[in-house]
Amino acid sequence: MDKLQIVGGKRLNGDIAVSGAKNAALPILCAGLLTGGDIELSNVPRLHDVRTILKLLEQTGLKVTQDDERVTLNGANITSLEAPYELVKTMRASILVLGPLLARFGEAKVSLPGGCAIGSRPVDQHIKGLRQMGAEITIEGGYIHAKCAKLKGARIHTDMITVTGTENLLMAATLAEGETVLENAAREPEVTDLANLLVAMGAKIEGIGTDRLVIQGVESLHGAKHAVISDRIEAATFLCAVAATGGDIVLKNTRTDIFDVALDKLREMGLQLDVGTDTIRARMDGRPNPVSFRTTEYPGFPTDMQAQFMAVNILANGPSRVTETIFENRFMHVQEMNRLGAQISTEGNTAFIKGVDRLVGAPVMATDLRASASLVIAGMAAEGTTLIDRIYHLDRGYDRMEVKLSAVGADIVRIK
Ligand SMILES: CC(=O)N[C@H]1[C@@H](OP(=O)(O)OP(=O)(O)OC[C@H]2O[C@@H](n3ccc(=O)[nH]c3=O)[C@H](O)[C@@H]2O)O[C@H](CO)[C@@H](O)[C@@H]1O
Ligand SMILES: C=C(OP(=O)(O)O)C(=O)O
Repeated sequence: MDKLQIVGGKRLNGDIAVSGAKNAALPILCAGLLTGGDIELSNVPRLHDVRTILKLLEQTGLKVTQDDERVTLNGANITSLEAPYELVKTMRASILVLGPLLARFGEAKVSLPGGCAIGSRPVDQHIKGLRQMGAEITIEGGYIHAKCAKLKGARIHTDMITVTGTENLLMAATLAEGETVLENAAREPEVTDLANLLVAMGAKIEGIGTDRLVIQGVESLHGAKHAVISDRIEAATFLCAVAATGGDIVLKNTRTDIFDVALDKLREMGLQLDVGTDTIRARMDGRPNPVSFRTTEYPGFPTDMQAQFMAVNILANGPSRVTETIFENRFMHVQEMNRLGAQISTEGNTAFIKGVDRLVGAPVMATDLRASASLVIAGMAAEGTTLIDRIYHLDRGYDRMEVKLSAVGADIVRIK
């Protein structure tokens, strides 16, 4: 199992190119199932999760042609409507094939995703919405089996805001008969990116970017070209890294209009930001200021940035408080950070961080994707050597993070 070895205390200097967003690429690749036309995608990140979804899609008969960050999909010859347990168990986002397969072929059999380290993560809202559109759904032997000759438009109000739930129902609605209204829809930029691709494929969607999506179903969709939106979580991770270590970096291929809350919090931490349209220069000297926040749905503070900001807070010149409201178990990094000398205590869904003036490297264990990224940041700020085990979590969602960070001065190597 690969590990990362980091020798901390190095300032960061130089340019980093941000990759395409994992959370946009995954639903967008599944949208390839909605048409027999060619979907030509660029800026697709080179991630383990992308390889997993492509493997799953190829298994359905979807033709995949890949040239680095360019991927072309063709769904003219789909032969299987099943997402097997072996693939779904490694990546929950596999549930995103359910809506497209059911809408286009009238049937889908998808392994029920289990919970994961950060929470139980049920998919009841995906199922509820598809049932409202007329699908007959049974759950047996660990599989969701959905059938419906033709989905029918419906007014669907999800109990809570769900990102992949909105994406699944949105994709299903594009080929349903009549009008679907998705109330309480997720407004994350990755949902908007998917909606923009669907419109390019011929879908009729109003309210893109709002919490009320109105979709007029069409008979069929056609091929399209699309560039996947830049990854705001990866970008914020690098900005947290420079806030923790100090230095001067420029992020390229980024989108600066989609993460205002995070940028404001980084400024509050003392990071000097020069924001262009697709670049961000970030400079930091001295200890960060503490920032308190609670995670909420977009446009609030993203849960996927919580751990990385905590890695900066642990070194801040004062106390802070972080409340996680989206997932019930997303503080797995706390104990690992405390092993490096951080002083964090938790009470329910709130973490209280004291702020220390030094961390000391130690062996730590990555428990989930963003926890892994936060330990990389903490390790880069710690004195001495930190060894991070189980970094397969990191590879799910970051494109060669250690290569990008060592190119700007970090001392970080992958040990096979
Ligand atoms: C591939 C992808 O895009 N993953 C993102 C997506 O995950 P994902 O789409 O799985 O997260 P959701 O937005 O669905 O989850 C939000 C909350 O709703 C609950 N819930 C959700 C659906 C449902 O049917 N029933 C239910 O109870 C979840 O357990 C969670 O507590 O959004 C999360 C919240 O921004 C991010 O952390 C993930 O990185
Ligand atoms: C939780 C995440 O992803 P996923 O929904 O794929 O588990 C994430 O990207 O931080």
